[in-house]
Amino acid sequence: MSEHVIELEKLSKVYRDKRLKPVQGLQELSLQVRAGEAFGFAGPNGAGKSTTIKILTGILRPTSGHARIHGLDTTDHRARRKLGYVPENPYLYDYLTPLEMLRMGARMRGMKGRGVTSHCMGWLERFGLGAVAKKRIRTLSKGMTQRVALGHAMVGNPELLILDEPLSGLDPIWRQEVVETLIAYRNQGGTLFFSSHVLTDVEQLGDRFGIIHRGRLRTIGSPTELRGGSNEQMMIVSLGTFPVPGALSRASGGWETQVKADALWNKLHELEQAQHRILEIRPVGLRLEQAFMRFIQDEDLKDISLQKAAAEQPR
Ligand SMILES: Nc1ncnc2c1ncn2[C@@H]1O[C@H](COP(=O)(O)OP(=O)(O)OP(=O)(O)O)[C@@H](O)[C@H]1O
Repeated sequence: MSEHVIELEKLSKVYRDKRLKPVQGLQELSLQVRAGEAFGFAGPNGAGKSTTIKILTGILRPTSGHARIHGLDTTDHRARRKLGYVPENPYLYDYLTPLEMLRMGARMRGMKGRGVTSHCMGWLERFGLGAVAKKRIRTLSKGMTQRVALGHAMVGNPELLILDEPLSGLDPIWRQEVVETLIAYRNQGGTLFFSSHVLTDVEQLGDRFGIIHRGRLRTIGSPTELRGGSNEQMMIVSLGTFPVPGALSRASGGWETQVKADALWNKLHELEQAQHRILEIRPVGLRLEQAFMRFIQDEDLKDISLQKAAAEQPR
């Protein structure tokens, strides 16, 4: 059995447009996701995120390369046995109620007996749907329908959750609630693979992010690595009578000391020796979203210069 829950190996997908001209959806994409990891797949519109997810969930076949879940090719239905999946625009049987939908999900996962209804109600209440559990899905708002789809994916206790833009359609309060539910799922040992083109909400959720652009994987790293690794700067705010080297006094009182992340502990020790009281420690500078935008722009420039170089080649 493979130690990786997800393995993508040189995965490529070529679509055909209306005139049957090839459209490259994915190009030789390779990555692995370990058990218990939360992996975020980030990229702008049309980057290839949904294509990857559709191949992983067996909806599409790759043109070449392999996608495996627990070592099984995703064209094999057994690969999806312990999988929970929410597509970007979930289609639910809208004449059913949320409770019926979740009971169906639980039964599909082999759950039986009296406990099933209360298990399903537990998930509906967790997603704020207790009061509408017996209303038809067609009468619910978009955000509520999205939460029913999440409940449907969670109710079967999946070992792997694949979510395409899980927070789209949710208001800020529910975005935070869903992020917390997903963090709890990961902390209990679940593996998570999710896509997003907006990183602000999911920054706290991913252990690693892969950045995809125009069908090619451009980089993979932890949020800290993508923000600039050990060059990340930290700000320490402290109160004390005597300054320490590098500390600037603040108009509102106390001191601000900016250090590289890898020098943080030494500086804290220095401040402690100088009898400072630490009020706050926070990262300074780039958020993941900004790092991502800068990365995509740099890659665009690289793509443009490669295209120019190719065009200038003598034929
Ligand atoms: N059925 C299809 N036929 C032709 N081209 C397609 C098809 N599906 C996707 N594509 C193309 O493949 C590329 C990748 O699309 P994909 O939907 O995977 O991107 P995405 O990253 O999920 O984008 P979004 O964030 O907008 O959902 C795009 O150029 C898209 O136009």
